[in-house]
Amino acid sequence: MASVFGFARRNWLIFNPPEAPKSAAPLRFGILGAADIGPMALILPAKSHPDVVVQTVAARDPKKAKAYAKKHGIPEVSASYQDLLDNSNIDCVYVPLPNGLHFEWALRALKAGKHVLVEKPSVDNVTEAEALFKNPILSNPKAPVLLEATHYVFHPAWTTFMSYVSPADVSSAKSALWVPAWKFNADDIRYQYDLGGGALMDLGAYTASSLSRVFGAVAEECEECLVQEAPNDPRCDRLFKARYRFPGGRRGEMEGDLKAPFDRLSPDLHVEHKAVVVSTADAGVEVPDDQEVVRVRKIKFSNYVMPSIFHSIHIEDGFQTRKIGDTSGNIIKKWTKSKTIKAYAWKEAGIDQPGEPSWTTYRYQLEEFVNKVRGKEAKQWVNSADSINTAKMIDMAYTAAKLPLRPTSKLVDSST
Ligand SMILES: NC(=O)C1=CN([C@@H]2O[C@H](COP(=O)(O)OP(=O)(O)OC[C@H]3O[C@@H](n4cnc5c(N)ncnc54)[C@H](OP(=O)(O)O)[C@@H]3O)[C@@H](O)[C@H]2O)C=CC1
Ligand SMILES: O=C1OC[C@@H](O)[C@H](O)[C@H]1O
Repeated sequence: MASVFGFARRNWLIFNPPEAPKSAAPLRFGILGAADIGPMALILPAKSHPDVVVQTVAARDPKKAKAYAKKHGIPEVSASYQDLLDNSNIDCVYVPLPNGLHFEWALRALKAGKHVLVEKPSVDNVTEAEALFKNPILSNPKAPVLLEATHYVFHPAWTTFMSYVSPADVSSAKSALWVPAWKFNADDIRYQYDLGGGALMDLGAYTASSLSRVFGAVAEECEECLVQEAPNDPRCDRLFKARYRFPGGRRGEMEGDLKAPFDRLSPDLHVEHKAVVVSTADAGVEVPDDQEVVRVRKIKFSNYVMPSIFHSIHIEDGFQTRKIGDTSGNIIKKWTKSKTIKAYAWKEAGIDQPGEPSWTTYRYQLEEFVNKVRGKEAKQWVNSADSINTAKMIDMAYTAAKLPLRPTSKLVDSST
């Protein structure tokens, strides 16, 4: 009953966050594009952040920008994307444009001296990733902040999950993410090659980044990637199933579907570890001096992408005792211990950081983005190497699927 009440309260507050009184000189954000994701990813989270004001929005059609601003309580409208970047009152720019425009507008914003929160996937391919994330503009000591909005990483549930993962010992992992069939029309940006469309771009940005994080490495190769074509463009995938080889011959799999049936809607991440010798304290048992305890850990993280709505982290530890060093398979005793945990706020993770159970992944992300901009430590982050690795994994999968990489911006050549 308590958890039903908690679920209802949390989800109500997600859409009705308390309004925080603003600081004397809050960071002023501008949004490029009247995008659907804007309210969830920035406008609602900004309400409860004392140091953030969403000041302006620009759309290709100023009438659309005006209607969006009115609907979401944004005080100003910019005449164009460039006009927004030229506005010296704006400190930070959020880029929720189609993927194929991320590189261009993130770079333009950085060059205008703005801090940039760019939607996932940050770019169309590795060439763009290298040109953006290794751009000399970012090595300046007073460089603006650039963050790819890999929001799930910022939630306490992710940190809690990772505290049970030992990346060097992960033997296999599978990350899956589905979107219900009704959600996107055939003309959606996700199905347009020239705009950086494709399920690997849209959903793969999550599945690929989560695999890199649990293995603690980028894949060496995508061994196989099966795809189904998007409605109107055979260069765009609507569904993918990819298998990667990670360092040490370990296997990572991912799948995503932009038109999934109703019974497959929870994004799940499964991780298996190789057998490792653990201390008797870790195993919670005493064993004779000539014996050791071996553990095989399996974890299932349900709803890892949107954990604020609901999530669960199920940990199953299989233990065996054996004579020290005996790898012949002679088991003296075996048993299993399992538990299911959750963490909606840092307190539940035993960590002292700001947060509320109703904070979404996007709100936690905004907290750390602002910390970085203000020169404070960000405890969770997505760095340049992380973003480049995600682009590498997506490119590898397109190559294995025999689909073209998403197009490179013409501005790459003149980007430095
Ligand atoms: N973090 C998350 O949970 C989510 C992230 N996303 C990401 O956010 C981005 C936007 O997605 P979403 O909000 O669903 O998309 P929308 O189609 O709603 O928004 C895209 C915006 O891009 C602008 N735009 C500029 N040029 C074009 C063009 N040629 N064709 C179409 N639109 C154009 C439009 O702005 P204008 O108003 O100027 O016309 C539009 O508002 C994507 O990168 C996506 O991956 C999406 C959903 C969830
Ligand atoms: O980022 C996203 O997350 C949720 C999905 O519904 C959506 O396709 C995607 O863009």
